[in-house]
Amino acid sequence: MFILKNEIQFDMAHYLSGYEGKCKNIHGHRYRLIVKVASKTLHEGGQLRGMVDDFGNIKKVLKEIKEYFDHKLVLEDNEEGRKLADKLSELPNAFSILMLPYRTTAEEMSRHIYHMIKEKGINVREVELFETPTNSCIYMED
Ligand SMILES: Nc1nc2c(c(=O)[nH]1)N=C([C@H](O)[C@H](O)COP(=O)(O)OP(=O)(O)OP(=O)(O)O)CN2
Ligand SMILES: [Zn+2]
Repeated sequence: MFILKNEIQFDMAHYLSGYEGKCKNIHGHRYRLIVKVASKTLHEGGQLRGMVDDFGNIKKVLKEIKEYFDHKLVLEDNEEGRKLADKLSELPNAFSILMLPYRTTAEEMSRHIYHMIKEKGINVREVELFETPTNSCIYMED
């Protein structure tokens, strides 16, 4: 089995809707995303000969993931999140807000990112998303 590993980091603000504790406040993280791409075999011909995939192809997809989340305020698309987004849109600052249909835990985000990568045709095996230097979630499927 061959496993390629690649990593990106991005900054994102969020809060956990319905959470009691300090994470109910808007706060930010420097997220660290580690992606593993696996294959039992290597390409036998052409540009990808001797490779699982081109590191460049993986890096291109991870760059898109970074751009999707980086420096955004990410809100859950529920009543509370929509109210906050409406309030912020009254201000002259053009805040970059991303509305997502889930609570932005490391678990939900890692599953979302896994599927974003898969949809781009990368044979992703697992993603590990660090929300803090010591807390991470690994998501994989059978
Ligand atoms: N299972 C999960 N638990 C928590 C998540 C999560 O995504 N999945 N997220 C949070 C918060 O977003 C929070 O920012 C991180 O929590 P915490 O462990 O408190 O992180 P800190 O490193 O800031 O903790 P310190 O005690 O201040 O060092 C909460 N839980
Ligand atoms: Zn948090």
